[in-house]
Amino acid sequence: MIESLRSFLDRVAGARPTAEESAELAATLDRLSAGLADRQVSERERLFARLSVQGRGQSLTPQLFIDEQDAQSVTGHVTFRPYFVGGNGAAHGGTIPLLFDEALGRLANAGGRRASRTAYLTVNFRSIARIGNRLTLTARHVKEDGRKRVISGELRDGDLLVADAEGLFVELRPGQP
Ligand SMILES: CCCCCCCCCCCCCC(=O)SCCNC(=O)CCNC(=O)[C@H](O)C(C)(C)COP(=O)(O)OP(=O)(O)OC[C@H]1O[C@@H](n2cnc3c(N)ncnc32)[C@H](O)[C@@H]1OP(=O)(O)O
Repeated sequence: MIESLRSFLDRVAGARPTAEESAELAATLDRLSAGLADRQVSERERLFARLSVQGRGQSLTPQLFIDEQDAQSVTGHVTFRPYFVGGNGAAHGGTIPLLFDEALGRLANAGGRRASRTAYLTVNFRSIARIGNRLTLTARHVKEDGRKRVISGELRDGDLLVADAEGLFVELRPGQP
């Protein structure tokens, strides 16, 4: 279902329907929304954004496929699909921090560590992330100091550095929201 949603968003991003077709699509979407109105549940019970599913089972972030992961590092790949276009065939600038937050955040919490939250995330944009290209993401633990975990990451298109990032993740205290 989520993959169908992603495909639909890609098609919407790439299409130019007529006014009549747009109205017809809007009516279909409204009908689908109404069908889920009495199926609303708590966050824990939802299918959307489940950690156990590749790509987290949601359509918000670019889908990251993990190739290798241990407690210290992670390697994965990602393809920015048409929905994520910012302009001129490049991914929207905001989608790259989104991807890093997801990847670095996962690593910060991997290896049996207690849950942490992003305190800061610094991203350097080195070259455009081309829509449709398969990019490689790597991330690693840089240092740990008490509750503070520093994680760095890189996104590459072949040998070309697309972006790099550093994040501070602070371990939550018991009961901290
Ligand atoms: C929650 C996770 C669920 C698991 C899912 C996993 C996969 C999910 C994948 C997706 C993942 C997505 C993840 C997301 O997107 S998480 C969503 C985005 N992030 C947030 O919403 C976080 C909002 N902020 C907070 O909740 C608090 O500020 C936190 C918890 C971060 C710290 O507040 P807390 O009251 O707890 O701690 P403290 O203030 O005593 O600070 C402690 C230490 O840290 C240092 N410090 C703090 N901030 C900064 C800073 N900006 N620069 C430099 N240093 C900073 C501070 O100086 C101190 O150092 P020291 O004096 O001790 O040396």
